[in-house]
Amino acid sequence: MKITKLTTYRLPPRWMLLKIETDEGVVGWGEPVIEGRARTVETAVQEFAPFLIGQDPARINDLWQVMYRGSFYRGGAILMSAIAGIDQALWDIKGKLLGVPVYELLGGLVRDRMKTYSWVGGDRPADVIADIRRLRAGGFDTFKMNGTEEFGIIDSAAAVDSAVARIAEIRAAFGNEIEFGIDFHGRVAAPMAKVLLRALEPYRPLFVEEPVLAEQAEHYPRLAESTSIPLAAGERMYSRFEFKRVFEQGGIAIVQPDLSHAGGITECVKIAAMAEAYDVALAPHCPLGPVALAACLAVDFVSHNAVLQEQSMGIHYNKGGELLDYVLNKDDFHIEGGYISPLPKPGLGIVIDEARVIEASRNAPDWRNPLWRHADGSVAEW
Ligand SMILES: O=C(O)[C@H](O)[C@@H](O)[C@@H](O)[C@H](O)CO
Ligand SMILES: [Mg+2]
Repeated sequence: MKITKLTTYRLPPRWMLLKIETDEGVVGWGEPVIEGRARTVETAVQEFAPFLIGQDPARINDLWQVMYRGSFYRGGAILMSAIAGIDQALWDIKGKLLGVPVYELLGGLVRDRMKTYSWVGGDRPADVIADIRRLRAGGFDTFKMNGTEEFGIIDSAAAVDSAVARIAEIRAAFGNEIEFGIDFHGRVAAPMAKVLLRALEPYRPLFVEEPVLAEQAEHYPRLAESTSIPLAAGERMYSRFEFKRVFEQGGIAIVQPDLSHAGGITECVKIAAMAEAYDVALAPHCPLGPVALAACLAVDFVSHNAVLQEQSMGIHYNKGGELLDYVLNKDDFHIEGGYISPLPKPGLGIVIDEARVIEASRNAPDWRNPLWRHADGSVAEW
């Protein structure tokens, strides 16, 4: 079998799908995208096309190594997202060819269902209580929200109190009938992370995510020493070679590789196994579309240490497009009591509504994340 064509479709709300065709008619789908840089990743995918066309899609490991090691300059958000989407599509082809779901190719299920969580509160998490109430009625009991808005390198007691008051309100409203992660989103600098973690301690969040920016990873061990709150990170780390330093230094209790940013299934299965060796939990990051989620689930269902799966249904980014808009097998993504079952169909388990994809790709937005500034006019981390 040979790869014959790569076609990319940039889509609302801020996604991109990749279709890989073969000379035997088997088609694979991937989701190579960095939120806010879809066109850049699209160019990176197209730069791989001349090499990939004519190759045997079954040789996923070799194709991965060539795409990674064949470029002198390697790694990083753009290239690893391009490789991720191509890798997802190759696994989709292999599973479809053999008539089995990808998780069967990876050794079979380690669990019967996977726990998911739902975002609440949006960019400026004001009233999350109503969101939580609505989603609890739908069966969710685990949530994630942003911890702050703009936050200074050194900020005021009032800013800390405002962030903590919202969390106190949630615990007061729901007690320990729900769990929630708090995403610092890299908005909090190292000096204030310790202050905020200590102030949040009494409310026992399930985890705090990106307590500092990924480029400040050396602070993780010290921050972990200062709190009992499990720290999570990984959405802005793009390969085993970045995660290994975090495993070695310690401090992170939950790693959150993104299946569309960290080299795809081939790479994230290895990251998951490394995490397990360090007794670190896996909770793949996925604020994206259905192919990314299906790829996450393929890894979740073969990883003993997978504990939580992010999914983007109703997330504040999904303006103009929702998680299941582009799939025909919507029921396979059914979430019951906050759990999702293994996708039963061959490959990644998705049936793409190609007509809908082609139609929607005609006016894809160039989504950009907001640019935030502090009161003094300096750039604030979003
Ligand atoms: O945890 C999450 O989902 C992420 O922090 C998410 O908010 C960002 O990755 C966003 O998608 C970037 O544009
Ligand atoms: Mg996050």
